[in-house]
Amino acid sequence: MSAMRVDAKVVMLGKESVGKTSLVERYVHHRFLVGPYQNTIGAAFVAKPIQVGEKVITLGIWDTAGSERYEAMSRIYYRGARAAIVCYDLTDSSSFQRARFWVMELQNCEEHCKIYLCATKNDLVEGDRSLRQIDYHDAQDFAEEIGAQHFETSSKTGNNVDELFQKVAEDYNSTAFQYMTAEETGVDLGQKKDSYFYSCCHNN
Ligand SMILES: Nc1nc2c(ncn2[C@@H]2O[C@H](COP(=O)(O)OP(=O)(O)OP(=O)(O)O)[C@@H](O)[C@H]2O)c(=O)[nH]1
Repeated sequence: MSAMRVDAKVVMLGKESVGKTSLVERYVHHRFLVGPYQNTIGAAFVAKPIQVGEKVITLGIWDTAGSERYEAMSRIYYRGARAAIVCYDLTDSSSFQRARFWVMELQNCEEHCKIYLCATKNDLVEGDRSLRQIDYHDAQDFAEEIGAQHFETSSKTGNNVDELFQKVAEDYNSTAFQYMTAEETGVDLGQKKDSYFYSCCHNN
């Protein structure tokens, strides 16, 4: 069985319930799942080919569990990552503190990992500005301080989600990092050449 080559490992990090899985669902499946929230257990993986100019870049996206219970496991998933999408929920100030924690971790442990600061649930604050707990300019200042791109997104409406992943792929393409193989990511994608493989572990 031939394995699909994964060009860049991308890891999703952030407090539980910030909306990491929803971002991946929106980007890969173009949908927003409604219904009871199911927390991720361990991590889920999806590979997604993206057109960048004349090239196709395949992102291998690891969606980690945000619960602090799985913190040690999340460290395994950011190892060797070329990009980290560090998420915080615009309606939850504690999630911004957690994002700062992950940024420090990455700065200390993964110096080649490019950081993207991603605000989630933008639709909620658009609907009711009083729900906003993180000022846009404060987050932007933090992003500039750490040299990160900053996106405000909504998985519900799709706002800025494609733009975020496109930017990750474009940045990867414009740098000279070594290609990683599927074997290096620990995942064999078999014959699924133009699609994705999504192994998701939810608690029910
Ligand atoms: N209104 C709104 N709700 C969202 C959005 N993104 C996620 N949610 C909701 O937030 C809850 C948590 O979303 P998840 O995507 O499961 O969060 P997660 O960060 O993957 O959570 P863990 O797996 O526990 O780490 C769910 O009820 C989602 O429906 C969004 O853009 N807008």
